[in-house]
Amino acid sequence: MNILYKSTRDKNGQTVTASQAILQGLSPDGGLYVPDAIPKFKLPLSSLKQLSYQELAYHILQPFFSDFSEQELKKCLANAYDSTFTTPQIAPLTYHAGNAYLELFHGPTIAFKDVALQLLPQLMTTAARKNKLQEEIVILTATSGDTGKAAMAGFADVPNTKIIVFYPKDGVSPIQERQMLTQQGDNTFVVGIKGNFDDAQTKVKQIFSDSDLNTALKQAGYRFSSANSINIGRLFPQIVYYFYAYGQLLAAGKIKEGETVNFSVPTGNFGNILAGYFAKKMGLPINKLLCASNRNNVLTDFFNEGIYNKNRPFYVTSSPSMDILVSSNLERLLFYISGEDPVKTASLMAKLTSTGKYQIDSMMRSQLTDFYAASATEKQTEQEIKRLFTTDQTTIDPHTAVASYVAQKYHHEERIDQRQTIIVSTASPYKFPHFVLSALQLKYDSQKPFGVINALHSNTKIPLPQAIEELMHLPLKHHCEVAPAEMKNAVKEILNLF
Ligand SMILES: N[C@@H](CCOP(=O)(O)O)C(=O)O
Repeated sequence: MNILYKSTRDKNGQTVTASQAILQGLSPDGGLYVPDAIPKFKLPLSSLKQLSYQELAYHILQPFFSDFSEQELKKCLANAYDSTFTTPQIAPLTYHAGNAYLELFHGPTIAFKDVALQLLPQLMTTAARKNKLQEEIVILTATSGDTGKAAMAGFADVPNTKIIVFYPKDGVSPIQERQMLTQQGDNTFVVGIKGNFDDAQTKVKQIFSDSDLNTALKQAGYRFSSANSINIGRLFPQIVYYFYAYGQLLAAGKIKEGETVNFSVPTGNFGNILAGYFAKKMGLPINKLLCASNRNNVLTDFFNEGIYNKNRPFYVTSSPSMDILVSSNLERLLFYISGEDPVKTASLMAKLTSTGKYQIDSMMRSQLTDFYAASATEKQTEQEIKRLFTTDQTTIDPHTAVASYVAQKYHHEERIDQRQTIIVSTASPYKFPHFVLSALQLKYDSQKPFGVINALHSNTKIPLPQAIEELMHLPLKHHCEVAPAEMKNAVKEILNLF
């Protein structure tokens, strides 16, 4: 199977190879790349019990990245999924208070983004070689907390690359910020913006398609790419852990082969849950994908009312990776539920840009039955953290708590659904110690440096991850702050394009 990629907005049938789509990141017309066919998972489901994470990743990703040779892809996977993860399972499933939690935070930056961002640099450099790329790749990334650090950890000191990360100065947790500001590597650059994640992401997309800047970039020997989930090299590696979770349930005898399960996914930019949607389309027996939002519940309203409306207050919450009102990957879902119609997709996206909202028609709405959507308030998030701690001595982070709360809500409303619901656990509680301790009504000494970390450690007994230990020693290296309108100039300055 030779899969090619087209833009969600392109009606002329132009295609690129997987390696070209990875290098490009975003399609030049502003749309997102989608495969021209979705491959079926060819192995029997029972094989999921035996395959290692790397082996499974090969079987899932090979058809998507069909212009990579077997040797190239296997090498990328072996380099990505090695001892930088603290468990050889990469994505272990654990059981708490009657539910399964898919732990995706055992990578170097203790968030789920590591699973794809340890692989993306491998794919990107291989793609550059295959396409005989002359230019140096500049990765532009917008982050609301997790992607930025994970992307820098993946790309730090990777030859022929530079990475520039923009994050909302007042919109990430203090630990997330410190993780980014202490990032080592001569090719990493971090810029705080006086705005929110949507401002950062919108500007990054504009910079991608800025023709003057692209000309200057080319003359200086650079080209842009992306480490956000708009890039297929970021998105598709996330499909693997849905299959891997299913295999672990099978191996533990919790389900029978072919039995359907639900996944509850903390959702912001819609990449993680979209990977679950692809897994379902590939044949994984998924009943519902639970789209779990925080107070920024634009997606909850979209799924329940068929109207996407970003004209609403933007809240900074305890789960900053989900503080997003423009969810990029929803465009890919619109493409599929419109019957792969690029004209309809482009017109909805144009409406979003011009008015901040759009409404889908009844035909498209009828295609949303794969999803259930709900949101958690800050209070409900706190209570869920407390519930797990009290009933199961387990400490979860606020993003996981939102997904866990939504799973409870779903089963309360749909009592008839006795299926297993796997809660996608996206970050370590050490990234959000202030909120977790306050949810548990535990005190810490704010006068002591890292008193909050030590208090979380002594109260929960969770071993200190290396990612946190190193924060206590590394100096702050990045100090740049700009207004969103200055982001283009910041890029020019970093790349010496003036
Ligand atoms: N949740 C994100 C926002 C960017 O999402 P991505 O999946 O497109 O990288 C973050 O942590 O930065």
